[in-house]
Amino acid sequence: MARTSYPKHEIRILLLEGISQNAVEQFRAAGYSRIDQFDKSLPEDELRRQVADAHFIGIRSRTQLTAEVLGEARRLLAVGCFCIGTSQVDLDAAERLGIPVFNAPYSNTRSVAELVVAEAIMLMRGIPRKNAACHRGGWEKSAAGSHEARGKTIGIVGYGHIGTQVGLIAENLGMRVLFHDIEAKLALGNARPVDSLDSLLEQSDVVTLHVPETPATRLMIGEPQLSRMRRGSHLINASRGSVVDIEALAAALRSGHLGGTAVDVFPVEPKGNDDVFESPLAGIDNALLTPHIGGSTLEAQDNIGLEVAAKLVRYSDNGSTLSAVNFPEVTLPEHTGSRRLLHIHRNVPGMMSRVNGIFSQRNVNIDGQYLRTHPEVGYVVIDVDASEEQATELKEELAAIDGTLRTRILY
Ligand SMILES: NC(=O)C1=CN([C@@H]2O[C@H](COP(=O)(O)OP(=O)(O)OC[C@H]3O[C@@H](n4cnc5c(N)ncnc54)[C@H](O)[C@@H]3O)[C@@H](O)[C@H]2O)C=CC1
Ligand SMILES: O=C(O)C(=O)COP(=O)(O)O
Repeated sequence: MARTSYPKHEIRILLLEGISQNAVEQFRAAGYSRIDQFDKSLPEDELRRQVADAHFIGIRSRTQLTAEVLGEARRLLAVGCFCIGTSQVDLDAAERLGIPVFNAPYSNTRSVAELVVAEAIMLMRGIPRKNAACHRGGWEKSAAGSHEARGKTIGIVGYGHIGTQVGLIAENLGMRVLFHDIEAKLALGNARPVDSLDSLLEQSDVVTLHVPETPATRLMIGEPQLSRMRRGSHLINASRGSVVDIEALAAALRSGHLGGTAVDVFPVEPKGNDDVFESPLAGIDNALLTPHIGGSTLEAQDNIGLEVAAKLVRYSDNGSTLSAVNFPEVTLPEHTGSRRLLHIHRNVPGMMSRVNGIFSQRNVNIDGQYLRTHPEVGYVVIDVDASEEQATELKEELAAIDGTLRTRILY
């Protein structure tokens, strides 16, 4: 097993929110044994305590890694979001601290898309309300308000990985597919772009949201947008709870303007399965509520576990930041036969001449050098022909350069 700057058994990996055992097995197979697991997200004070001596942390969508929490994680080398969304991490703060953040951009895409299309069918048949009535002894056998999906229009807001999958499956059911995105996107199948959100809302029988959480998507569906939707149409939100004004949605359902809704994500979600869920939508029969399980299939979770753990192991063992979401991406070959020095620094003028000056002064031969920069942060990896002792001294000299954020040696 390759040695890194720390003995692997001292590297502490903290996994929160019930991350798949596949991840644990992947870490163990790579020689990492100090793994602490929790099945829920932690209260902030406990989170601060736990991150203080963690080298890697794995989270899902619930754990908020704010600048303050990251600031206390002095040993943290990298963050793994074992999910798609990364808005729960202050990505800029992490970058400024020299901490790359990785995620699994596609592993649960299909799971979300399948759920959403199933919900679209359920909503168009009025199933949430009929189901609720049956549970109370009711019997609403009627075709009133029930429709086939075939020939109806689905409007997709955010035509990215999930949105395009939803569009393809919906089209196979015979639905007409419209989409709205802020970027120009290749329309798949017969899907058609619509130039404004309002126009999409006015034309759709079902609207489904697949945008990330950003300042621009915050409350993008409020009372004005809901009132533009067709009377009796349906809204699906499996994106983020912040995207929809949930009180306005509850009012639109109660007034009968909307036919139904399926909501998987909420402005406030319980930290774990033992906590109480409260929502203005609770008790509304035509609201199909799910506990943020769009990506919670065994297939998706197993794949995510493998994918994100592999990215963290690769960064730990090899230094590669390929596919980091917030960080200069460096792809690295194996470094057998040389010592590898990693230097993460503030991207200020003169940094590389100071870095390279250390090697020329000591007359150390550089076998390979890999540099990538972002406006604020630079990441340089230097493979050197040096003894372990020399490499340790070089690392100390690199660490002393003003503007250095993190240094590491891989033996
Ligand atoms: N319910 C669940 O369990 C899950 C929820 N998600 C959520 O779904 C979101 C989308 O996932 P992906 O499709 O993989 O992301 P993606 O990045 O592939 O697609 C997002 C699309 O939204 C577009 N977009 C961004 N801002 C927009 C705006 N203001 N108006 C219109 N379009 C806008 C982007 O240009 C992009 O095409 C994630 O960010 C995450 O929040 C993801 C996985 C599981
Ligand atoms: O992948 C995402 O962004 C999700 O929302 C899924 O989050 P989860 O891993 O189920 O907490």
